[in-house]
Amino acid sequence: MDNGMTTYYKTQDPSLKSWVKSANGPECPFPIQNLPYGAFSTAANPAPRIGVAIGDHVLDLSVLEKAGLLPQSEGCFSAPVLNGFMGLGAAVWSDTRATISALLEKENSRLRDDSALRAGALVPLSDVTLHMPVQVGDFTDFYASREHATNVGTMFRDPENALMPNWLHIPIGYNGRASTVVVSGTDIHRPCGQVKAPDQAAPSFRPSGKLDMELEMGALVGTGNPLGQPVTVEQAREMIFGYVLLNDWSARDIQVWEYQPLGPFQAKAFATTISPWVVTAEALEPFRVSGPSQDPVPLPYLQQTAANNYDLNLKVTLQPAGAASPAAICETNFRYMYWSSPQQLAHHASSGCAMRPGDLLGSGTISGPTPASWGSLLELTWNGRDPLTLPEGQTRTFIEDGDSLTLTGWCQGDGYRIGFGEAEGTILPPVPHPAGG
Ligand SMILES: O=C(O)/C=C/C(=O)CC(=O)CC(=O)O
Ligand SMILES: [Ca+2]
Ligand SMILES: [Mg+2]
Repeated sequence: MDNGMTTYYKTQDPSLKSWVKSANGPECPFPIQNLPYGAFSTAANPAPRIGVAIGDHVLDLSVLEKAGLLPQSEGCFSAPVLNGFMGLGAAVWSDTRATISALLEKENSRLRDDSALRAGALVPLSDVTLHMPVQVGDFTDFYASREHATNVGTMFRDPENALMPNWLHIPIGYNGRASTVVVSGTDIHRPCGQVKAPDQAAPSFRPSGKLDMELEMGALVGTGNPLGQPVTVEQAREMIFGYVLLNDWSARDIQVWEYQPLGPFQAKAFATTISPWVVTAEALEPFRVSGPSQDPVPLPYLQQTAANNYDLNLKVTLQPAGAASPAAICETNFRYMYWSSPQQLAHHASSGCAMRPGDLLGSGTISGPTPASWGSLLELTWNGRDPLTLPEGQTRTFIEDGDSLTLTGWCQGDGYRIGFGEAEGTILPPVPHPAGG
């Protein structure tokens, strides 16, 4: 196998083309430079297994593994989730990516001209069901966009002191619920919970009237750290296997009543939607950029010596039930985050907390400098004060039953795109509580 540097540059080369012709268009989300991993099944073979997206197909890596073409992966691609492969470590990730890239490269005849193997290994995307790509071990959600934290602090607390005094010193986070992380396409019931408006004398239990989305990225931990052993920011970057789109559904009326003093609880525990394709950190290497300058300078354990943000375009659409088309409600970029994902991971491990393959770190809501780049309806409608009017005439303050929300994202390369696919969820009416209202 090539050494690390050669492997790295070869799989990123903008001029690479695949014999899978649909992968070669300038706006195809899944060109040969991307090769995102996902878990999929088909009607003919309903057992979930691992593949990579290439053009409008999925390459079934379990088939290639059984044919002896992926000697590095130790059988992990026949598993229903990526955790095993992620645990093999960065050298194996890189070698495997180089092998898959070579097998799909235009001039490589090994798979291209083996019609029997190709027929078994290349499945149209339209024929597959996509599943959760990883078994999420622990889910942590951060609060790392300065614009988002300023907006929420202004609305929920004190406009004069919108950022809490700790915010510029420490990546704020809370431990979330891995059990409610779901894959794109999973319908979500509107949650019920305890709410109390300031003018109400007592709380009541009822369906959330302020159901919101949060546009985030999710970083998936690939290799962990042993209990008691912290890591540097740069080590943390190398522990991250890849990224997914993430919608941290949030019930704002439940949140404002319950969150003090321990932070969000049931308001964010009912569902978190992720995209099914894990775009590897290696595919994102050409898009690394520096984030905003950090003043005050963080403590040494949080200092970064490299660019750890990504130039990654993000968009959210909302489609009401019965609407002809989705309406864009937010456009932003992952590069705006104040605290980078490697800094968040280094902070998470700083106490000695062990991180494991399959742990998921929500970046925090990604809000940029302009109102159109704010990543939640709470901000876009200023807590319902300024309703949005959609192109087909509907108005929205928060999400209504039947609304479908879709997150998309891509990095723009030289003649190609690294796409993330989508993270979609549709809101269904609440499930009645067995104890009654
Ligand atoms: O400021 C607060 O009280 C809470 C803000 C959030 O909504 C928390 C959150 O999920 C963090 C984020 O996504 O940035
Ligand atoms: Ca969040
Ligand atoms: Mg959530």
